[in-house]
Amino acid sequence: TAETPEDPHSQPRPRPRPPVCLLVLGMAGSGKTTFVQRLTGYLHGLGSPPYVINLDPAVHEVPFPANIDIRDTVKYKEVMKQYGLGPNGGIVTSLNLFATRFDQVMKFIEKSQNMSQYVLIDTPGQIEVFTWSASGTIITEALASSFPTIVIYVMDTSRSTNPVTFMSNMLYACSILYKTKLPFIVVMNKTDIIDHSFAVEWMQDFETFQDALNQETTYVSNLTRSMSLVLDEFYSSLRVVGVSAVLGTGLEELFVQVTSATEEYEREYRPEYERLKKTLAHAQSQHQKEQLDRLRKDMGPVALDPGAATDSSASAVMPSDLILTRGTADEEEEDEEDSDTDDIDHKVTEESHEEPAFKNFMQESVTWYRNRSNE
Ligand SMILES: Nc1nc2c(ncn2[C@@H]2O[C@H](COP(=O)(O)OP(=O)(O)OP(=O)(O)O)[C@@H](O)[C@H]2O)c(=O)[nH]1
Repeated sequence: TAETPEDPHSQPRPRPRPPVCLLVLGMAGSGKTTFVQRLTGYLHGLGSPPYVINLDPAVHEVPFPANIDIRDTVKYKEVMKQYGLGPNGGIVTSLNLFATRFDQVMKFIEKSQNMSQYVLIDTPGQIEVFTWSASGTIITEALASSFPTIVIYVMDTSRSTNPVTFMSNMLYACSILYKTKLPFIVVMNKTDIIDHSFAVEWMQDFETFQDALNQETTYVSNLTRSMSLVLDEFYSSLRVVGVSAVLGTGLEELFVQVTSATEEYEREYRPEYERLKKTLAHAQSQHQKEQLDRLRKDMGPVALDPGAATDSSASAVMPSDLILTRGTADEEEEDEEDSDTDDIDHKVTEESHEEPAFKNFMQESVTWYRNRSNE
């Protein structure tokens, strides 16, 4: 579309840049949702409203205006009922179903990029649902291969005053850093209850942490002593910010760190993702037909459109307009009023549903990457 010429008398407006995705992870109760809510308000206050995505299917209430809410697409209680799952299985399966349509979310984010400088993503309460699942990986990689993406690890400072608990939390943070391979910021939340300076001191001064550990006599502390040596390197390059999501303090400092992490993404991660994208597209186009044949054999007549599946350049199942957005300027997509569970084929088992769904996602991704690289 043609761009309107800029009014020479108006304030110079910064060129639209790709939005920075802030992927908010953290243990249950660490304050992720409150943090996203606070961040949303803060950015609105700066005249830079973020694009907000809720990926927690089990949350009762989303206290911020979400542009995309997984609950509009998949009702996790319905998923539990249909597949005979418990709450955790229901949440995992809901996220899996959603991940199969994440290409649509990517399109919405792309459309939003002239309006929003930041995309905030709230994740399920149970951290492992996202960090140790295929869907979490798919979503993270989809985001990180297109936009600067930063992991924000929210931790409850008030529950980390014990050195062994603190160490466990840091080990978890470290494992996520190595798993996502993305720029990383630790947000020490709830600083209205206790200032995070004790934790910063433990991270900067090995002796202080050892002193704290000396109060502990369990065998765990011996392990922690050894582990703290290992973590020293992790700490040395770690970005840490103390925040109170309830009071809204620490957010200026957070955005200083976000800017630095974005630069790190552009410098170190983007070239790697570009390379991976090319390798992935190449490898997948070679194996696609073979994989589809095998999948069709496994799945029998379920879910795949037999005509479309043989054409490696077309997607087996075209994405429906399933992902509903809220409060955006997008026209047609928003008008859809599909049922929340339209994407669930109730006749098939959970496993048989997921497999073709992921297959479709991968296939659509390849087509999408290919189209992009041809642009
Ligand atoms: N004092 C204090 N409490 C907070 C802060 N941030 C969150 N909380 C409280 O911590 C509890 C958990 O907050 P949530 O935002 O629901 O945490 P969550 O990580 O999204 O939890 P899940 O719903 O399990 O994903 C709530 O009672 C919040 O009010 C904070 O900065 N200070």
